[in-house]
Amino acid sequence: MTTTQLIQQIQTKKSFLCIGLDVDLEKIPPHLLASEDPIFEFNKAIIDATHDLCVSYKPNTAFYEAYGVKGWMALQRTIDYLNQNYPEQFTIADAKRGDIGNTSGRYAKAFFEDMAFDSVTVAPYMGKDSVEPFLEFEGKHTILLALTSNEGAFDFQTLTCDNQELYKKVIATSKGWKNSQQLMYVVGATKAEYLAEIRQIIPDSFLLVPGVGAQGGSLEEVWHYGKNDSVGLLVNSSRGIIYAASGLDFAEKAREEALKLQQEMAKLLA
Ligand SMILES: O=c1ccn([C@@H]2O[C@H](COP(=O)(O)O)[C@@H](O)[C@H]2O)c(=O)[nH]1
Repeated sequence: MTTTQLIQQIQTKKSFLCIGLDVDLEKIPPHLLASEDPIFEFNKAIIDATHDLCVSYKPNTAFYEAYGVKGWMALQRTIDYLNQNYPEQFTIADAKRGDIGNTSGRYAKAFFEDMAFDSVTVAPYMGKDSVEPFLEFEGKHTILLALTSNEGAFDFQTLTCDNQELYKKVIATSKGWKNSQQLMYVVGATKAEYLAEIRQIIPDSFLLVPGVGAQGGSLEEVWHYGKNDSVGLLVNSSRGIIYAASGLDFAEKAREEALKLQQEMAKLLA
């Protein structure tokens, strides 16, 4: 999916919501555990109930890898289901990969070609040659971790390096990489006030902003500091939506939570 198509979806749906599909078998409704593939059945119900309220879905691969082969198969079924039934959704494999070049190339092939995700999250720590193999895939997006939502972000990301904070150096340097127009960046909603300075470095790039909902980030602040002329934001909530209830009405309740965020977004977009 191109960013132009993503922007059109945001305008049509009046939403820049990304729903995180972080499936934990200990948290999903117990009645689903009797099915052959509870992870997929849970995702399918959540997707069917919320697809008109969001523009993106983000399975975090850790929640699938945790269940071995069965988890990977559920992830494959989930991305296939999205691509077949809701191709207008921007799909994100939140895998936080990155390795020496030839290995990164294999990760990119796995997520872009084999699983056909639109994008994958990548850690920048190993530098240019670890990220450029992802950027070689035309029409796909690489979402670079810039300033993350967790407390540990202050351990390294905000340290000064060459007279600027490391996360700013990562963002500024990455602009010089081949096919950098295919980059997006992760910035945590819990650090919304940092978005103003980040926007000075990358005024036009899309930002994936996790941390609204369970982590307490403010949607209004993210909007205030982070929006650009074409919105430029994908705001993610996972637990706050998908675990709204654990009874037979779980998907309905998830929809109610997604609707609350979408309605707030529609007001901001008006
Ligand atoms: O800085 C980051 C980067 C990634 N994440 C991921 O986003 C979701 C957030 O889930 P919630 O349940 O809405 O807190 C999850 O998959 C994280 O691994 C992040 O939170 N912060």
